[in-house]
Amino acid sequence: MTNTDLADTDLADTDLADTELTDDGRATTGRAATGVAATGVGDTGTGTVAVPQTELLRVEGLGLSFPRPGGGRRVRVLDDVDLSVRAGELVGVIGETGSGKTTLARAIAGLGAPDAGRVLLDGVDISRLRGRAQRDFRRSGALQFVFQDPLRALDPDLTIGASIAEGLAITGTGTRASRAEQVSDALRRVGLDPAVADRLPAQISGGQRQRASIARAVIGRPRLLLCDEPVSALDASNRNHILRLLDGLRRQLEVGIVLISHDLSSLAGIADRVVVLYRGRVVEDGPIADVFSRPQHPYTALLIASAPSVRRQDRLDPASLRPAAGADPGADSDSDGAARRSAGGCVFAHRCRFATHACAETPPRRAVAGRPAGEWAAACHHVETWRDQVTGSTAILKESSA
Ligand SMILES: Nc1ncnc2c1ncn2[C@@H]1O[C@H](COP(=O)(O)OP(=O)(O)OP(=O)(O)O)[C@@H](O)[C@H]1O
Repeated sequence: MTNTDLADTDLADTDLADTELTDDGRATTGRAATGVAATGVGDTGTGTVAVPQTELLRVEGLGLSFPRPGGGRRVRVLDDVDLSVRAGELVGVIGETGSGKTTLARAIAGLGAPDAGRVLLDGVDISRLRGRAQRDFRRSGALQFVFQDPLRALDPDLTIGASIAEGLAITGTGTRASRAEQVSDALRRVGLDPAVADRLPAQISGGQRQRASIARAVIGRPRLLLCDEPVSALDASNRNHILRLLDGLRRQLEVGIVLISHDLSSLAGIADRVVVLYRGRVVEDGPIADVFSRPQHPYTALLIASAPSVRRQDRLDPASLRPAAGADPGADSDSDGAARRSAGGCVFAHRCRFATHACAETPPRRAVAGRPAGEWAAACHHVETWRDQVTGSTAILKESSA
């Protein structure tokens, strides 16, 4: 199943973001290049960054809302979101449709004005850049997008080589010959033959197009890659290749990667940490191996239980995590989810089997869930006790019978 199956109806299924992203995605390439050494795609996993240490991105208390069509109270889409990414680290962002993943990536990139919070890249608050400073930052190419559809980054009428070199050309980096050399290097780095530079996007396969869009994103040596469902349109084989490519690039280039994905199992293979969004709030974040093997928030548990492809010893039965038939957790019994959220209770209370009055009334604080301290936390009042209520042999599905 996909996460869409879990979607809340009041916040799901609208994608109003494409046009602006396409334009900005194209405009933000072109950081002054320092050259991209060709080592080939086969080098994945042999990188230079064993343990990512330097904090690269810090998102603090990010809030963002959209006007409601026809007026009235704004729709809050991100609420008090914290996130951090170190150089060379790959952080997955998961959550069902409409949970705010794309909005978060856009807000990090400065597309869409946050109501609250800040976004620090290398210590600089990029959410407050305006005018020339903002333009210079975008032209620097320090932050790049990789989209689900590579044609959002590759102009169908330009050769692959011209698209990849576009940012360098805009900033006047190097000579035509040196730019062509950099394009060849970037293509080799993503596992493509440099001869692909002369083709149009329509003349290569979907997997090759996605590689080319990644070459375009990394040619200027960005600090941060924001990858929004980069493999969900690809077949299984290409999906694995692209994921391994991203994994290799973050090690070789020390680029931080935020990877939005519906496919939990592919994240499990490469991400260091994962951030779980529910209705625009971070409900859990931590090392992906820990979170996936013993989720601390009931929502994370439901998400993982509903994704049989995530391998683990014992899998909870999704039914054991949903409210019992006829039960009314009572936290969100009015139909207006936004009102309930602004009232301050837990955003997940109305769908949570373990919700109590406290969940309906009081926002849960981020509770430390495990080691290392501060690295793994869940926003749940019952983080230490809800699992005890998942009882009975039917609650645990052995992998063999799943
Ligand atoms: N420009 C906009 N104006 C109004 N509402 C918007 C806008 N962009 C997004 N939204 C709403 O914000 C919410 C979050 O959308 P977003 O695309 O960030 O979710 P998502 O988690 O990325 O979903 P998906 O997995 O389907 O891509 C949705 O309810 C969406 O309808």
